[in-house]
Amino acid sequence: MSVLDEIIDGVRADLAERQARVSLDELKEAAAKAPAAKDGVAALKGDGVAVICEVKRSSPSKGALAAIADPAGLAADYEAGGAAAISVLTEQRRFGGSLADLAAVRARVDVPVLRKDFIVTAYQLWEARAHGADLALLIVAALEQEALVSLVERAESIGLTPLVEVHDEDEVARAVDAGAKIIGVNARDLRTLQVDRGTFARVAPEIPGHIVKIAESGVRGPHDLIAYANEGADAVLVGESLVTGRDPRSAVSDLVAAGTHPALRQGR
Ligand SMILES: O=C(O)c1ccccc1NCC(=O)[C@H](O)[C@H](O)COP(=O)(O)O
Repeated sequence: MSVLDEIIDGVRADLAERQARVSLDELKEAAAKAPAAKDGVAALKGDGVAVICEVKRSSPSKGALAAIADPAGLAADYEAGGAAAISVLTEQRRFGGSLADLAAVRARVDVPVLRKDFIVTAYQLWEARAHGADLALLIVAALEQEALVSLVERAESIGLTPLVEVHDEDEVARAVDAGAKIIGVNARDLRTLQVDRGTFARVAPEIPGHIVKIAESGVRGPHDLIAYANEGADAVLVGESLVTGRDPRSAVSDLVAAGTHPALRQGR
């Protein structure tokens, strides 16, 4: 069984437990009361390279990364450093996240918030909206095409912007067919968990120009952002280096400065 399959097995078990506690109608009521969703595409497509900063306690590849007692405080630091959006890992077993983290972050920041999880049912999209998310991750490798198309449509119909994650050219074709407006190329191979920063340069040219392109994983600092930008990234998604660093606010600010530097803009 692949790591992705193992993660999704756990996600389904936790989901069944939540579904037994909270009905879909209750979630829909909560979603109706949530603040209106912010435009994820507009937030990520600007002049410079947008920086999406992740709240990430642990990971299957590295184990424990950071305790993060105050996820909202961390998100506020990210926002103060210039983050264009905040990614909140809500998967509990492998990443130590929760929907409570998502709600806490939403209540603290103004920038759009992404629910980063292993979404396999519409129920999880309603959960995302009910807890204030503006964007939701859909991983092509985790979904049959029919399910992907249906989840993209459902996400948009309830105000969420889907961020469709791919790992290779075939998955780009599937994401485009499903109507993705934002595609994230994840450099982390979900079978080996190794990060290959060359993935974006290989895969991104297959993504049509009108679609927002995000380079996900493996950003250690401004030099990686600049490399991804020169390969056509509109945004980068950064987790580990921020949560393990000493000063997340200034680390984000350094990334944002690199992503908005006039020399970089001229080359794009
Ligand atoms: O991070 C992992 O080990 C991982 C393993 C399996 C599936 C997903 C995983 N991570 C989720 C992410 O996509 C990253 O958290 C995100 O791109 C940030 O990456 P990084 O900056 O390298 O922490």
